[in-house]
Amino acid sequence: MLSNLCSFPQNQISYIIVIMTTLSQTYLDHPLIHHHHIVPLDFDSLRTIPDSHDWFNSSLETPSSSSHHHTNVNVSIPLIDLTDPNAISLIGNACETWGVFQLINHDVPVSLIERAEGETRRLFDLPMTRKLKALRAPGDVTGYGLPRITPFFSKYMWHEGFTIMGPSIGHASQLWPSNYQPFCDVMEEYQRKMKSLAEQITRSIFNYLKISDGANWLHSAGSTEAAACSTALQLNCYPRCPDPTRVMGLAPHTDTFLLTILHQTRTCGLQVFRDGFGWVPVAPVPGALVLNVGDLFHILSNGRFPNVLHRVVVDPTRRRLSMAYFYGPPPDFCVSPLYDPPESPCYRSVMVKDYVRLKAKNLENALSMIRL
Ligand SMILES: C=C1C[C@]23C[C@@]1(O)CC[C@H]2[C@@]12CCC[C@@](C)(C(=O)O1)[C@H]2[C@@H]3C(=O)O
Ligand SMILES: O=C(O)CCC(=O)C(=O)O
Ligand SMILES: [Fe+2]
Repeated sequence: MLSNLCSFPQNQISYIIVIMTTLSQTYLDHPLIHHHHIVPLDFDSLRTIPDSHDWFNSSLETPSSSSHHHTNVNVSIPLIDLTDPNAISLIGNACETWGVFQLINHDVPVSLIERAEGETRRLFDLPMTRKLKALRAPGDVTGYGLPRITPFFSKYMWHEGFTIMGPSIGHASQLWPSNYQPFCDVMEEYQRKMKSLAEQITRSIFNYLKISDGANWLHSAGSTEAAACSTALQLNCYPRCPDPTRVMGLAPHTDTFLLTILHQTRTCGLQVFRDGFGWVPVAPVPGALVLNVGDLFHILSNGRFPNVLHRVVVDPTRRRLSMAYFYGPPPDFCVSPLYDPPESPCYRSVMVKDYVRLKAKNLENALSMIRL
């Protein structure tokens, strides 16, 4: 290879162009979603559940059906104080047992979280005609609409969302032609803070796993040369529902990337599944952020960390909001399971962008497709 390069004529200037894929491109390359899988209902005007959203009369599991999947209110997920001297091992243990924990004293200012929540509220409060101006285009990733997993289910979810990847000005200026700046500013600042928290937690987990290399994107984090990490911010809204037992706020799923950092409002709704425990509610704790393991950390930890299955149930009287920040390595990074012999790898190595595409097409079957 070196000799090939050296054989270029001396009088020609040659460039080696490394084209790095962005996360948006990764999704754009593989459009799968159709228009009717994107447009949410105008939920506030509804007094009954339309058949399209009624999970009760389907073969699908609803929050109230199936006794072996009952909601278990007798246990709770770990609550960790980031200033605790044992924080690293507490985080590592929580990742190994639950794949999810709540974090307090995380250094993200409450005032910033409240401002971001305020702007999220301002967005979902808009009339439907206005929100539709920022509708995600079929095959696109950002903007207003139903969750990406919608096409995998025969019923629709009781949900509206807004996805941000990078600058949000394009869609925000459609929503508020003359008053979009406060939204853009706070979402940018929120994503900056989330990114540094995600990096800090990822480093702690790597320390726990005794990984010193294999994550060069983290070592160069913050430098101008660093390849862009895969990040996204998803604003979720679960309108109140006349009959919550018949609907699903967000269907059971695992998150794709390394880590998700979630802020939820004071209304209950998020539940995580753990073998032997069933569905466990994640009770809102003021000021706490919920962190969960995604598929890529499950692969990287060679299956040691469960990629926690979770879902959202809705409330009869109160709308619930949440803001989920997804964090992963750059799309061109190759994720390989880390293990000590005599252990052997459970998954084959996979590029982030290839796994994202596999997941976009196959949802929960994606992992089994790379299993060894
Ligand atoms: C970066 C992303 C993660 C996400 C897909 C997305 O492109 C943007 C939205 C995210 C979200 C939020 C709701 C649940 C979820 C499974 C979905 O359908 O869209 C996640 C996706 C994910 O983790 O794969
Ligand atoms: O709203 C929640 O609590 C969970 C949201 C979620 O799971 C997601 O956005 O991936
Ligand atoms: Fe999720």
